[in-house]
Amino acid sequence: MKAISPSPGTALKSMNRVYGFALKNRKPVRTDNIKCLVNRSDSVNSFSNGIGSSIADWQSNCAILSSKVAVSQQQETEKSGNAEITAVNGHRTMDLVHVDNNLPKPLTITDLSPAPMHGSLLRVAYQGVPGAYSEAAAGKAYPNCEAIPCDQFEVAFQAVELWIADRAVLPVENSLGGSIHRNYDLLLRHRLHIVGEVQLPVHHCLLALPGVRKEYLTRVISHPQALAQCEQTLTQLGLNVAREAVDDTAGAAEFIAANNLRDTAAIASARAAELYGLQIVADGIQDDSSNVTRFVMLAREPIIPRIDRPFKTSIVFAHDKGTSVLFKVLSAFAFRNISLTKIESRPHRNRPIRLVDDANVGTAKHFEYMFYIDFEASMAEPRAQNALAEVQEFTSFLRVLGSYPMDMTPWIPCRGDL
Ligand SMILES: O=C(O)C(=O)C[C@]1(C(=O)O)C=C[C@@H](O)C=C1
Repeated sequence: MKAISPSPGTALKSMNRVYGFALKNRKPVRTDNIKCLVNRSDSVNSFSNGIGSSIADWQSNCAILSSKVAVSQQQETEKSGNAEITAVNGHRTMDLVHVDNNLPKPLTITDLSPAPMHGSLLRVAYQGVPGAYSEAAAGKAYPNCEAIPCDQFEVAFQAVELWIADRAVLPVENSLGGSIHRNYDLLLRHRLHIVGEVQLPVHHCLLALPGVRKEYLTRVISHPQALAQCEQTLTQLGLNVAREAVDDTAGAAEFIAANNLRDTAAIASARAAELYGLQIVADGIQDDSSNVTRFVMLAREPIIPRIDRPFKTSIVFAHDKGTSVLFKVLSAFAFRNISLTKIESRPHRNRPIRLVDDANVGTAKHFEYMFYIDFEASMAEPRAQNALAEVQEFTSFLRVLGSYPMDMTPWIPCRGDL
């Protein structure tokens, strides 16, 4: 089998030529654009499956971590034209029967470093419009990147999968509002890898059209997370008005400006106020001054884990015996002194309920879960590899979502962040 790696340069250039409009005019990438891309992107898809040999090594090192589900997928092959696509450890690689000597060179480790692979700006997809916190997170993670707005998180994932973007930035949890559950589900549904994290201090403002006073307001609109993070402060400000959820904070500001709404305020960043010509009615309205949202960065390929700086690893697992294995899984980390930084459970969508029949008393209905865990260790460390080898014994499904450097930036919450 000869692995043919993509030339990101070629793929992205051809994407640029065909879909440049979506990138140049900075309009959000929308679901319908993506649908039309899917129809027209056969050649792009055929580029997007190869991996360099070093990555293959890393993936085979991690083979032990793959789920039993993924193992069964390994045998799955699929014919497409003259190419045979084989699923290996959950990653699709490509066998080309006919090898053309003019084909681009395989990617090497250096191509997979955070620098743009195609010689131009790194393109980072985010959900929302300019002025959204996700845009600020993209800028913090990749200074000087080209941030690409998308109308939904799903679209941001697809933008990376279809080579329109190099990375996606995804909020996963907030210190006040908690986990952003839908995004955990998306991490599982898609095959992108977590390659980094950023923690962004989130400083909310109440924005309205110039001249509008607090007393005129009948409605506050924003992203549900932003509404949750400002709940108490809004009440303290006497704003017992209707709250309405919209897709993103900056989109709320844009909506007020575009529709000249004098009875509505938005919770958004100071940058959104500037961009959409709104005034700041109240500043710093988050319920806790050290309000932080954690974002993860996603890429088509994993990064090579290292041990020369603090790393975090994110996994997801399930077990067909329900929650009874949770203690065993947690002890695999505890025995090795590996700290967990996060544990989250989500409904097991493929098998949400497990029925246990007892002829005498009836049927117990247990809910089934997918468990997400973040732990403080790099997959390059034997203790992490051993812990996961042990976890695999207890689980019916296990996937490493990514092993990536921890955000260790000093804590300086300030408005200048946004
Ligand atoms: O609406 C935005 O501006 C976003 O970037 C989304 C989002 C979120 O999903 O949590 C990001 C950070 C804040 O916590 C509020 C909203």
